[in-house]
Amino acid sequence: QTQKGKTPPGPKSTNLFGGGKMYSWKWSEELYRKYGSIVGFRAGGDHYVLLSSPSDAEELLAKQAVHFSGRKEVVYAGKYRSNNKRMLLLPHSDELHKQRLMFKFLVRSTALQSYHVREELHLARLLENLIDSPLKYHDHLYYYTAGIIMAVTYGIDVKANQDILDEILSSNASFNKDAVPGAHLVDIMPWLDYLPDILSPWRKDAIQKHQMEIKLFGKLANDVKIRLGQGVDTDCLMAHVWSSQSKDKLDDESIAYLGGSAFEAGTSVTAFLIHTFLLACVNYPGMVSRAQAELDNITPDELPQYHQMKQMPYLHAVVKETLRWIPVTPLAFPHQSERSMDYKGYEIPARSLIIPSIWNMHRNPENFRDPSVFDPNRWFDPDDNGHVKSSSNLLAGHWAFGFGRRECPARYLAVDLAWGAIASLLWAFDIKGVTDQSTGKAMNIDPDMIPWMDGVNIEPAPFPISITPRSSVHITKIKSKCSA
Ligand code: HEM
Repeated sequence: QTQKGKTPPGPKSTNLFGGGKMYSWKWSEELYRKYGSIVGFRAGGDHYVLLSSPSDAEELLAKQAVHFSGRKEVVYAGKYRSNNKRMLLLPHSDELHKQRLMFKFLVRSTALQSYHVREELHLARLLENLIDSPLKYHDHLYYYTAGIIMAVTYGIDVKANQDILDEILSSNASFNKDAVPGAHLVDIMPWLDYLPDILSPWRKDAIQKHQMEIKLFGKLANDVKIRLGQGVDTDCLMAHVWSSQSKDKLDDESIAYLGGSAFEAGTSVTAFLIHTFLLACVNYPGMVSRAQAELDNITPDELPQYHQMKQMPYLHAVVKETLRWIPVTPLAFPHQSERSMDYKGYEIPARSLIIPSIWNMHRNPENFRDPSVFDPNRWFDPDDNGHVKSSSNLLAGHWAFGFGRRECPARYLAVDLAWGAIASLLWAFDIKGVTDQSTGKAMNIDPDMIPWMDGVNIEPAPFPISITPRSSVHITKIKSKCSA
């Protein structure tokens, strides 16, 4: 029985995400330990509910998605920086529905198949770059994910568009920070938006960012429209969106932001995931050698290909464990409730912001034994032929892609990209910690001891790592694939 006004237990007020004094995911873990799996608190005038149990998140955000799929209207990042067009920040609305529908094109199974050839070329380039300059591994990861997303979104090659890439990446990085709930004072005190421009330098700043990105996203989208008009065959998301514009009634600015959303939501987070995988390699050499043995058995002489995915159940388990171990979007993105609701004896007021802590779900020993250990064996479960079970899919059993109607619309593409990168890196390189001169052993890098870049998505700061080709035969194969 709900007592009117009995909100979930929690601190009286809190600094959202630890107010920058601690990592956001550690903050969510602390709240869970103190108050349990449903925590309520107020911050900056809003009610928040932090959910740490998958069943509560599924019940509210997925089964009752009709009431829990909104986003808070944000002034800085939403109204001014995005002119209310960016999918991540859109309220539960017709515009959201139309934009998400378009994303379906990006991830329908025939499209995913058609990307494989492009992905394999970009992967070979990633490997070549790592052979040539392994110390710049971080740049190479971005170049790989940006290259492939640029190809599937706009149908262009990153090699010829380096300047655009730099612009998009810097816009990405600043949006990742601007989008963190509460990042700007005006979103905690909305009345600040009534002040005139002279007293609101932040407004000019946000509008300037909007102008820069609409110029950039608009040009990229328009170039595809021009190519379409010239009859050039362009198989990419934007071509599809333009072709169905009259039917789906998305205006030009929405279309520009749709492409921008694919680019920004996809590039960094996928690079972050691969970066986290490299961190696992440094700490778990046994995992690296076991996966390599499996790869060598199936494809000793050629780069792994997507059609071999089912033949390598251990590799499959490595990809799933990468998604679970340190979730790159540890707190997903808050869903706003559209009406008040009684749940498990608590009142969740209308317009509450619900944060599903994927971190807490993935790190709870009740869900995963020894959760801080990177252990693919927890997923390793081949069928009688030693293949991946047809029921086992890379998206099942964890919550890395969020919930309900706001679940990542590109998750099928994302796991494809993750599999391709992880399989190719393991096939091509010995990946381990650098040798500690005093002990002669490879150094471990404790994820709890290194700095992380915090934001909506997270990644470790670059760390010392040794990435060396497994043999000259591997080098030759990679180079020939790149020049083919
Ligand atoms: C490893 C890769 C990825 C992970 C772990 C990931 C995870 C997530 C998560 C947790 C959310 C928020 C879900 C929620 O609110 O409940 C999200 C949203 C989103 N993701 Fe991904 N994502 C990945 C890759 C991608 C890629 C490759 C793209 C695009 C090509 C993409 C596009 C988006 C978009 C547009 C949204 C906003 C959806 C909305 O607000 O309705 N993501 N993603």
